[in-house]
Amino acid sequence: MTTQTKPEKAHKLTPMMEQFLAIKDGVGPEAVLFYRMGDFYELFFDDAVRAAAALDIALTKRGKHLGEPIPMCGVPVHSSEVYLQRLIKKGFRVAVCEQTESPAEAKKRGSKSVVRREVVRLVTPGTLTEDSLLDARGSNMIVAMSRTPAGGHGLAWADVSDGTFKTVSAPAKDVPAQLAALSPRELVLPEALYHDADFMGDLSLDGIALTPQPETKFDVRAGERRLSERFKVGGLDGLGDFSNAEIAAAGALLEYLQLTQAGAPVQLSAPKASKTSGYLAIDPATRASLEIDRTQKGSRSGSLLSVIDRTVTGPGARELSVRLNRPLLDVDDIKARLDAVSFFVEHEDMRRALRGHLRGAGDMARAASRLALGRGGPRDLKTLSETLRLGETINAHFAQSPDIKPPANVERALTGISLAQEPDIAKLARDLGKALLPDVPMLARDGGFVATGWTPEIDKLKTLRDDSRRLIAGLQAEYAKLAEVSTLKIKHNNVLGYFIEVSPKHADTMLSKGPESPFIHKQTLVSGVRFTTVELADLDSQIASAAERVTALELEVFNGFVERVITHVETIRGMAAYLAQLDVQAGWALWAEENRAVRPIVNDGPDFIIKGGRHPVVEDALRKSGAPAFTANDCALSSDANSAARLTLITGPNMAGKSTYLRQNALMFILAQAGGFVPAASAEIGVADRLFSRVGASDDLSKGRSTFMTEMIETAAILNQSTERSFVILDEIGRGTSTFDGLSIAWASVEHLLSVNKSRALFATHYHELTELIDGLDGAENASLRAKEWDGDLVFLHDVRPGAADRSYGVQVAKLAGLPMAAVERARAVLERLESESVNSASAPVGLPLFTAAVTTPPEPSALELALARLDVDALSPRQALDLLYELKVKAQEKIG
Ligand SMILES: Nc1ncnc2c1ncn2[C@@H]1O[C@H](COP(=O)(O)OP(=O)(O)OP(=O)(O)O)[C@@H](O)[C@H]1O
Repeated sequence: MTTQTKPEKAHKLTPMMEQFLAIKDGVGPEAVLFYRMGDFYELFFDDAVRAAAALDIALTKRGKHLGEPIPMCGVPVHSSEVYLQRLIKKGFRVAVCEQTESPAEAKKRGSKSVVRREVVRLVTPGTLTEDSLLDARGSNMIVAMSRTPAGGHGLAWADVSDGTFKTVSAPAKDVPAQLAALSPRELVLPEALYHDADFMGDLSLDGIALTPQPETKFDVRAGERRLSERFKVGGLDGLGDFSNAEIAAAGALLEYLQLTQAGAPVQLSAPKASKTSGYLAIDPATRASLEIDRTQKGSRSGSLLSVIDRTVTGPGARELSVRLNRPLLDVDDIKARLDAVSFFVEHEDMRRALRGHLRGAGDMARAASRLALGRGGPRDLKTLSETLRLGETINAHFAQSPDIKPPANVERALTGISLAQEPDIAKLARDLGKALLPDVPMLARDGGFVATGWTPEIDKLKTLRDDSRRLIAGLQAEYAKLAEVSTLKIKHNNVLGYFIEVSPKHADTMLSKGPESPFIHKQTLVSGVRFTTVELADLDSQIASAAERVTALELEVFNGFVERVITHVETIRGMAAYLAQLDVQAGWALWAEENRAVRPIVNDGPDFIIKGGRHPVVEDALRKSGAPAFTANDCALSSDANSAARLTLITGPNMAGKSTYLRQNALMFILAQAGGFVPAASAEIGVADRLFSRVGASDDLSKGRSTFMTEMIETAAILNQSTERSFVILDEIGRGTSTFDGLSIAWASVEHLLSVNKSRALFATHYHELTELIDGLDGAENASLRAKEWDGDLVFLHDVRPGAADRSYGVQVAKLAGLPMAAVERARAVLERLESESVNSASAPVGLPLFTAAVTTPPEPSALELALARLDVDALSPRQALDLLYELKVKAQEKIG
């Protein structure tokens, strides 16, 4: 497990270094060790070298090991979270090693004893809980994946920060889609899978930390035992219906999480099995191209999620992301969600009030998980206190309008957040409200968070402390008179406590007071001389011990509350989930209102009929840039090809809006099946089981695939898997190869989709030959996006019309893009010639193979090209080469005119 060099016997190690090496040995080379030394976490050897570079902090040296200086760097404990965050972001894992006894305790075991230390936690990207390390609006999923000998795959996922724990079984072909839907930060998997290049090649693993584990960790029996013990059930049947693959994955995940918590119990809800069949399947390529929760470049802003997100809480934003990533299939479930959004569209007052209240809600699930893990603080209690009581406030608001009957979905959430059925939690919320001060510190050990009136002893001690402070304030005047030094001051610092200070010129007066004097000398500094008195020392120690006792009592109060939170953690998580749902429903309603979105008619039928549909992200971008408004477009498809075509072929100039149109219709399915309103004038959507897209070509060099290969793999997946219930968008397939090949592939794909897959499909192409094919095929039709030439310039109309486009306007677009005029003019001339040749040519396979001609009949070489081709470059001297260059330039200029 480790590559740490073992010290040779001949070299004597310091006891501390010996301890460090032993701990580092246990941690292994994969994680850097934060070794606690007083107020710093120190890093040594390779860890120090790597971390110093990653954090851009100074690398120093300390002592020697095997004759070599030991590289070292350190980070202060109080700001360690910032450094942790940076390291985790850069893909590091960090083992945090704390001192588990005080130096005084260590001394008792012998003067040379080293303070005991233990690794208390392994921080990995998928196991974060700190607010500062987490994205408030994004989940932090860790996934474990297993493969059984029979070839079944199991996925188990958890969000340690809020306690989610779920599993699913999936056939190998669905694993990439499942994993992409979860978009985890970390993936735990058996070594065999990790080394299976074919399998791994299909997963999209960008930004995911991979954690291979030995096969034995995925043993089904061991997993079953582990899960039963942790969740205190006789057998797993009590928790749900899990496959062996799910048990193996869940067991391995639990074990790994336990390892990262250094043995402390993992605070997760009992696992729930979910069904793959319940969700709209979206493979990773489609997910990426539709930019659902992040853009292709990886940012949240510019994604579908960022544009429609009107939630006011972090948990609400996370819930919206889950819904968009896993849209539903069940029509009744979808309608139930839609009912809730409709309700908040219709009842604007309710929506506004609810959102107002939700603004005051904290991240209850994360706060409760942190407290349960022993990493919480008074602020987490405060979050619970305020957010739990919010449930009552919201219910009270709804109760004011008894005539308004919320739909079942909203009603369930309201009951869920009400404390009426939960007397223990209601009491907990009330008690927290009374016990905590309005402003509380982050850490319990800092004290100062228990309100007056909660613990009589704390109040008494505080009075004692305050009285003593008042007495001390009174003493200053008394001592000044007694010492006859009017500038005498009583001050305080952490080392001396309270003391009397006079300037050096008065020191003698004070010191010469004789045996009667109450002043006892303590310290002489350049700036002043310090004294104490018996009375002052007494008061000082009273204050100090009262403060110590108050802190201890406050900690007791804190721990008592933590115990109560742990007892109810499941219910608290449930309430947090209901609040998040309400936030999503109300937020979606607001977005719908702002964007004229409508409730879609969702059914199990074959139709997809959109009137006046818009692309929410492109529309948003146009609005922000002040560009002309988005042009809405209809779309009508039907898999039984009765009420509408099954497949529509879209042609039109470059930049006309073909890709936008394709994507906007795919997004309609996602939004509607996620249970939300859609940006259209009206929409009828027969639920899709899978979404497929082949949009835009990109290389996947990391997997050794060229652009064309990637495109063909994605097309193959579509033709092999798409069903009558699927929705397919294909953008310019076949573009990455020679025109005849490309056209043939596009042609065959259209036919296959129409007659074999029978999916609803939109197919954008520049192969105008295909438009003639479509005319002869049942169930298919042509549509096009228009553009007009105006004064030699191109104007895009962006509207979709029946029928094929007559031309591509590629040359005009090239002009728009800023190609040099000379090149544009030349292209125009070549195009004219090619078009006239093609019209006369009988050899073309069908119609007008616009680009075929371009490829197969290259234009005549120009004089310049001929001159260059004939040139023997090696025979030229540098001078001749330069002269030639001038000559060629003159010729070129003559030609351009
Ligand atoms: N319906 C629309 N209303 C207004 N503007 C639109 C519309 N559709 C697209 N656009 C604008 O046109 C730009 C180009 O759209 P899009 O990429 O969809 O064109 P395209 O036809 O697929 O082009 P190409 O063939 O070059 O890939 C968009 O970025 C957007 O600004």
